[in-house]
Parts: sequence; structure tokens; C-alpha cells
Amino acid sequence: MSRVGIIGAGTMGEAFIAALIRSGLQPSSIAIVVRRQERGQELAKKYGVTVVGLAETISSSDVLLLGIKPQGLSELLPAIAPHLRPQTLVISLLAGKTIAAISEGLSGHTAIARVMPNTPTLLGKGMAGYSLATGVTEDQKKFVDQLLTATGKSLLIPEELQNALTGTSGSGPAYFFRFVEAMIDGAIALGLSREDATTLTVQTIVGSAAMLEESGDSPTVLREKVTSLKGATAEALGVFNEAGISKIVADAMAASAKRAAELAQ
Ligand SMILES: NC(=O)C1=CN([C@@H]2O[C@H](COP(=O)(O)OP(=O)(O)OC[C@H]3O[C@@H](n4cnc5c(N)ncnc54)[C@H](O)[C@@H]3O)[C@@H](O)[C@H]2O)C=CC1
Ligand SMILES: O=C(O)[C@@H]1CCC=N1
Repeated sequence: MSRVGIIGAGTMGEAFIAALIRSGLQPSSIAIVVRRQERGQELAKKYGVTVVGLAETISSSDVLLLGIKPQGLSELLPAIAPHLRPQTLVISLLAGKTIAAISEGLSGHTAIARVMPNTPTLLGKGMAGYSLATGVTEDQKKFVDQLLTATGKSLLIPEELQNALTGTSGSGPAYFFRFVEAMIDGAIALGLSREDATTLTVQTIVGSAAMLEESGDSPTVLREKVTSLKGATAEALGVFNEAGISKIVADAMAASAKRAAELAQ
């Protein structure tokens, strides 16, 4: 049974605690390193994980998961390196940060997996892309596979596509939440209460997402089934198209990918 240490247990760190437990790991095998003790106590109570110091966590872990912000990595790696055993698998969730940079900061460590997850991981409905360094063993590959299966769906991708994944599935949930916010505001402008606007919008998006997953139809077919000739939906879609929705979305996704690349520095 692997012992897992997690450094940085914010939104994604917590989502991975939940996934590790879903994947079959005992909570007592999970050690977390936190900055704020109250956060540690909260997670210990919620999941049964243990709050441990940095050096002890690193030296006793078979798998070390990094869940801090990319901006904190250059300071953290020198603190990890002296305690890291060569056979420990390091899993990075950090946007932008390359396997080569992490390896360099860890004195040439080669057992590294770079993962780009997203927040639905918390519910086991996440989408993760992952890339593996050369030193990852077959057993470690199996561990990553099993873990990511517990986060939702996963795709093994060449590392050069990691930032494209950030712009697609990593940041993606925020795009949909932003769209929902706009629809709620639009419904309020049409005279609905905030409560009713929220119920109508959320159930519309949840139902539409279920159709995407379960109907077997493409998004294009599903859209066409809503859109009556010369009807109401066609008017709405005309407004989107006039405003250049495809370009707006593509530009936004490219901006996320570009920022992820900048975070590598
Ligand atoms: N939130 C998201 O949707 C996604 C985030 N990511 C990546 O996951 C990483 C974490 O993001 P979030 O969970 O959103 O951030 P967050 O801010 O919620 O969590 C980061 C946590 O790390 C802790 N921390 C920072 N330095 C530390 C240290 N030296 N020792 C121990 N704890 C430390 C902070 O106190 C905080 O609790 C980022 O690198 C981000 O690029 C990747 C994909 C999606
Ligand atoms: O905003 C960010 O930088 C991270 C990466 C993808 C989602 N959150």
C-alpha cells in the first residue's frame, strides 16, 4: 500500500484527497502538509488524513503530490530535494510547470507525473490530462492511472499539450460557470426572480450536459434539435454568432494556455 504525502491542500489538494480515498487508499496512509493549521484540522476531521511536517512527509512518502500555486514552486523545491527518496513518485498539479523544471529543482529526480486536473474532480467527475517522465515505473503508472480514474476521466498526453489542456479542461469549468452567471442575469432582466432564474438556468445546463453525455448525439445535432426554423432559438443563436462567439471562446482559451506557459517561468 502506497503512502501519499500532499503539499498544499487547497481546492485541488482536497479534491485529490477525496480521489485517493475513492481509489481505495486508507486515509491513514495520507499525510498532508499545510500552511494554516486550521485548514489541516478541517481536512483531518473531514477525511481522516494526518497533518505532518514537511521533511517527515517527504521522506516517508511513496508518492508526493504537489498542490501549491505555481508561483510558490521555486521556493518549495529546494526544501523538498534533500528529503526525497529516488523511488518516490512526484505528482505535480501545477499549471505551466514543466517536468524538466521540476526535475532540475529536485536534483535530477526522474519519477515525475505532470497532471492537469479540474475542479469537478471533487465529485469524481473531473477531466485530467497527464504526462509522465522517463523515470516513472510500471507500478507508478498503474498508481497514476488508478488515481486519475477515481478523479473522473483521464487522458495520457504529450507534455507539449499540457498548456492546451489548461485552456480547455483545466480552466473550462470557470467558462461554464461564467456563462451560467450571464444566463441568470439575462433571466433576471427578463423579469424572473434571482431564485427562479438560478433554478431555471442550473437545471437547463445540468440537463443539457446529461444529454451531451448520454444521448449519443453530437453537440451540433443537439443544438439543431432545439432550433426551430425561423423560431425563437434561431434569433438567440443569431445574436451569439453576430458577436463572434466562436472567436471569443477560442481567444479566451488561448489566453488561458498562454498564461499557463508564462507560469512556467
Ligand atoms: N483550481 C483549479 O481549478 C485547478 C488548479 N490547478 C493547479 O493546482 C494547484 C493548486 O491550485 P488550487 O488548489 O486552486 O489553489 P489553492 O490556493 O486553493 O491551494 C493551494 C494551497 O497550497 C497551500 N500552500 C502554499 N504553499 C505551501 C507550502 N509551502 N506548504 C504547504 N502548503 C502550501 C496554500 O495555503 C493553499 O491551501 C495550482 O498550481 C494550479 O495551477 C490545476 C488545475 C485546475
Ligand atoms: O487558473 C489557473 O491558473 C488554474 C489552472 C487551471 C485552472 N486553474
